[in-house]
Amino acid sequence: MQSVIRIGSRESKLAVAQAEFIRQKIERFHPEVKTEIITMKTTGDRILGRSLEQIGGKGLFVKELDQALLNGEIDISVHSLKDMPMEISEELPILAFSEREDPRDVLIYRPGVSSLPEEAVIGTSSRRRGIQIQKMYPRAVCRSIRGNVQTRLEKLSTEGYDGTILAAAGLRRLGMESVAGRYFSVEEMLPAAGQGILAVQGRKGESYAFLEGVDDPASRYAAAAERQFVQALDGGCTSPVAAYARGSGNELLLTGLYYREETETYFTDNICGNQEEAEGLGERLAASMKKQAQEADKK
Ligand SMILES: NCc1[nH]cc(CCC(=O)O)c1CC(=O)O
Repeated sequence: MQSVIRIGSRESKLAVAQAEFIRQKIERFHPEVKTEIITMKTTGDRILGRSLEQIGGKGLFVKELDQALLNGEIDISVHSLKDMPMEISEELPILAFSEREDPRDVLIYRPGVSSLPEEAVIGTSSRRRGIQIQKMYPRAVCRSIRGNVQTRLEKLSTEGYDGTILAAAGLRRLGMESVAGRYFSVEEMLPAAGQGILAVQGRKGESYAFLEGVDDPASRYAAAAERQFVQALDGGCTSPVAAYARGSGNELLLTGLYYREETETYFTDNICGNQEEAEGLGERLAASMKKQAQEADKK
């Protein structure tokens, strides 16, 4: 490993703030370690005109950083866990999960207003957010909006949306909580798997002693349960899913949401168990919800 640890990040302000957060953690636990942040543009950042599903999904935000890790141009990379594909190359394991920032989603109103009109136009490209907002605001319509947090907030005023939905974690990391209009509870809007958690990725088989102290076991368990749930439902692709796990002592409570395209309905359910069996909880909740959905289809 180099004498200066090179931390790879996307170029957006949020990505850099996230990398900075990890860098400070490393330096707090290992004051002797020197770090620098190296930013790069990813395909996902370049192509804004089309939906992520059209251009190939989540992997587009990590591909360039994966390559830089494999080439040895950087030593670790930092990502929002929720942007990471479900299948991760064995060569580039996640070495640490940060403590979780606020997992909730937030509604942001068009500047100057503090509520939504009856037939509000909501800027969101996330079907997970779209189907859940419909429950609270049945007459609202969702229109796609893309770009980083700053771009989306600008588009809110210039492109005629009444509101948009962002992750509280991102706003907080950018020091922009003041734009928040309404915080949805996790029950009102179940977050995306991994929302609020940062993942530190590195190369297999290398020593990463400087990451000691960075990993948060509670996040690791929650991430395992949430991501296994999503993976078991194959929701990494296009069908909306959401998952949120919270710990209490050694127990983990996992809530999942699963959308059924056939009937245009969604299901939510919970499972509770020992944190050590986090992945099993994700697997079991997914199986039981699939079954419930199939039974509902028959009716
Ligand atoms: N898809 C973009 C993205 N990826 C991670 C976050 C926020 C930070 C997080 O969830 O950890 C955001 C912005 C948003 O959804 O508002």
